[in-house]
Amino acid sequence: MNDRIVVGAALYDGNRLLAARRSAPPELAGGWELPGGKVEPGERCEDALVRELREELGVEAVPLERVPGQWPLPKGYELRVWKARLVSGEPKPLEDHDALRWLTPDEVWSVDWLAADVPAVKAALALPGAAD
Ligand SMILES: Nc1nc2c([nH]c(=O)n2[C@H]2C[C@H](O)[C@@H](COP(=O)(O)OP(=O)(O)OP(=O)(O)O)O2)c(=O)[nH]1
Repeated sequence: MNDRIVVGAALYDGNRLLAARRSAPPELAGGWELPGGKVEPGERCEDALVRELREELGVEAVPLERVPGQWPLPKGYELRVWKARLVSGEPKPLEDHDALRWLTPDEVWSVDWLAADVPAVKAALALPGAAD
């Protein structure tokens, strides 16, 4: 059972990492996160990631390796992150977000990441060849 797992994508375009600003719920609105969402019962994490990126951003992406670690979220959820590659489409904030930014390495810490995402983004950036 993939109970209470949220999957996030460290999606790169060259060396730029995609960050998405939440528009809801009110307590998270304005915070930046790795795009993704909740894994449904019986769903594989990687499949959930592909589905969420399609729904939220309108893009096709493929999960690559898992970023080591897992990070607690409110309400007993846990965040897991995969490095992912954009296959087609230009990301748009279709659902849950009101802004997207491709962050260069110099800009990564210029946005106000949600609390759980700070260690997750650090771990993603620490992967060897993070942006290859
Ligand atoms: N997707 C995502 N959610 C995150 C991150 N960091 C973080 O605190 N969260 C929180 C926000 C939400 O409370 C929860 C994910 O819910 P969601 O609203 O994105 O998931 P979903 O699209 O499946 O939502 P739902 O409408 O089915 O409930 O985890 C992150 O990096 N990515």
